[in-house]
Parts: sequence; C-alpha cells; structure tokens
Amino acid sequence: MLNLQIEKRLQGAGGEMKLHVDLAIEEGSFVAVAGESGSGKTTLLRILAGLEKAEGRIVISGETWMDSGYSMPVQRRKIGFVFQDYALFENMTVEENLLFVEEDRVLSSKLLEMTELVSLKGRMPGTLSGGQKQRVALCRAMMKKPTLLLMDEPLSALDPVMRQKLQQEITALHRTFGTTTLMVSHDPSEIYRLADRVLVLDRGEVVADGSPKEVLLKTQGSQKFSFEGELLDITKVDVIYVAVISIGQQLVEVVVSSQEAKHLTIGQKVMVSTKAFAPMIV
Ligand SMILES: Nc1ncnc2c1ncn2[C@@H]1O[C@H](COP(=O)(O)OP(=O)(O)OP(=O)(O)O)[C@@H](O)[C@H]1O
Repeated sequence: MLNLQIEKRLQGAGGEMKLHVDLAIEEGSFVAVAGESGSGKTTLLRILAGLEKAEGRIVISGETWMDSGYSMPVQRRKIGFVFQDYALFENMTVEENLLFVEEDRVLSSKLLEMTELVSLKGRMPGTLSGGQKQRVALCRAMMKKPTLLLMDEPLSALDPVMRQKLQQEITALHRTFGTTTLMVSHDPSEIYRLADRVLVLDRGEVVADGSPKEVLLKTQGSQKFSFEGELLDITKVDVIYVAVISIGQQLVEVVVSSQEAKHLTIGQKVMVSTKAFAPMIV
C-alpha cells in the first residue's frame, strides 16, 4: 500500500492555497491525476519524487520516504519519472540512455522490444520523432524497476494516433511490471483507457476520487449527452443566435435564444447538452 498524507502551502494564481492530499493507493494500481491548470498536480508528483519539500508523511510499500523533517534523497527513491518534454540525454544513443540508469542489458532489450525501438537503439535522440523520444523516456524510467512510476502529461505533445499507440504500450508495461503508476492527464479518453482510479484536484484539494466511470461519465443514470466545449463565435441570424462551439476535434453550431446569448462570452467554456433517447453510433 502507498500511504500519502501531504500538505504544502502554494502560491496559486488566485492567492495562497494549500495542497492537501490524504490517500491510500493500492500497489500495482494505475491512478490518473486530473484537474484544472494550477490545481497542484505537478507539485504532487514532484513531492512524491522528492524534488520538493512538503509537510506530512509518505510511506511506500512499508518504506518511509518522508516523515516529520525526514526526506529520503531522490536517488534512493525507487521512482521513474516521465515528463512531457522527454528530457533525454541528447549526447547518448537510445540504448545508452537506458543503460546509463542501470547496466541491465536483459531488461533494456526487453523494454526496447516491447516498445518497438530495437531498430532505433543506436540512434541519437535528436534524430527521433516525438513519439519515439517519449518511448525512450518511458523505457528509461522503467530501467530502475521503479516501485512508483510518475508521469506528467507524457502524451500531451503527441498527435492522436501516436497517443493511442503509446497508451497501448504504457498499458503493456504497466501490466508486465506491475508498477504503481500516477499519471497526470487532461484527456478523459486516455484516463478511461489507462487508469483504474482517477483523482481530481481543485485548488490543491481532492474533489473527486473513484473509477474513471464514476468520475468521468457525465451521462450516468440519465439519457442526456453532455459535451464540454469552448465558445468560438456567436452571431445573430434573423431572430435567433447561432453559437459556434469547438468540442474535441469538431466544431458544432448550436442555436441559442437571445436571452442565453446575453450571458455568453467568446472564449468561455460551455457545456452542450442534449437528450438522446436512441443515439446511433456510426
Ligand atoms: N514551490 C512552490 N511554492 C509555492 N507555490 C508553488 C510552488 N510550486 C508550485 N506552486 C504554485 O502552485 C500552483 C500549482 O502548481 P502545479 O504546477 O502543481 O499545477 P498543475 O495542476 O500541475 O498545473 P498545470 O496543469 O498547468 O501543469 C501554481 O499556482 C504554482 O505557481
């Protein structure tokens, strides 16, 4: 079990706030951390990694990593960290990046095979695509056989096809090694595919904690579809108003009344809801 009781005062955009996390996480689980920008997600990961100080207690599989004034040095914590911007050693080949962490050729070969990097093992990071770089970063993080794998929006810089491919590889690695994983993600479909638990932070507090279905499924128990989007434009057409809203990769037009239009501002986040009794999937 991973037991986290963490407190830290943060200087948020809207003034001082407190990061407050009190959680027990089962070993081997995959936890997604979601929440608005500035809610404390990265800080939580950095505290777990020992890169930032905090109050409280962190006990990972019976080993104390942090407790009243004591903080286990970063190098001694069995963690793997994957950042959004890869952070590879640019002057080393793909294979050397892995072996630098641990001289374990059996493990490095296995990881390179699982992520289809074998043919690229002699390449320098500068010659790789974003998706390939992130695979190397992922393999490198696994070389320590971490008790805890921390990933901070690892796939957000990649296109949707590469994202899905890496999601499959992350799942395979997670299943093979049974590593407890915490991953910051803003993408509901990614969270749904990968995680078995999701925490939502809001101004440092955990405001939702449950399975992705419980937390993310907006239509549960109703026959309503709700989509979150951004209002891009609103124009008057005769007596009605037409709002252009971006939802995911699509733009949709929604008719709104003049009363509703009064309260809308371009750039604002909106929810588009509709009753759908017999939706079709095509
Ligand atoms: N060491 C620190 N001391 C005080 N405040 C901090 C510290 N580190 C971060 N903060 C502040 O805490 C808030 C949360 O930052 P954090 O990077 O954890 O948010 P986040 O949820 O990861 O955001 P994003 O999704 O934009 O990456 C921010 O307002 C940040 O400026």
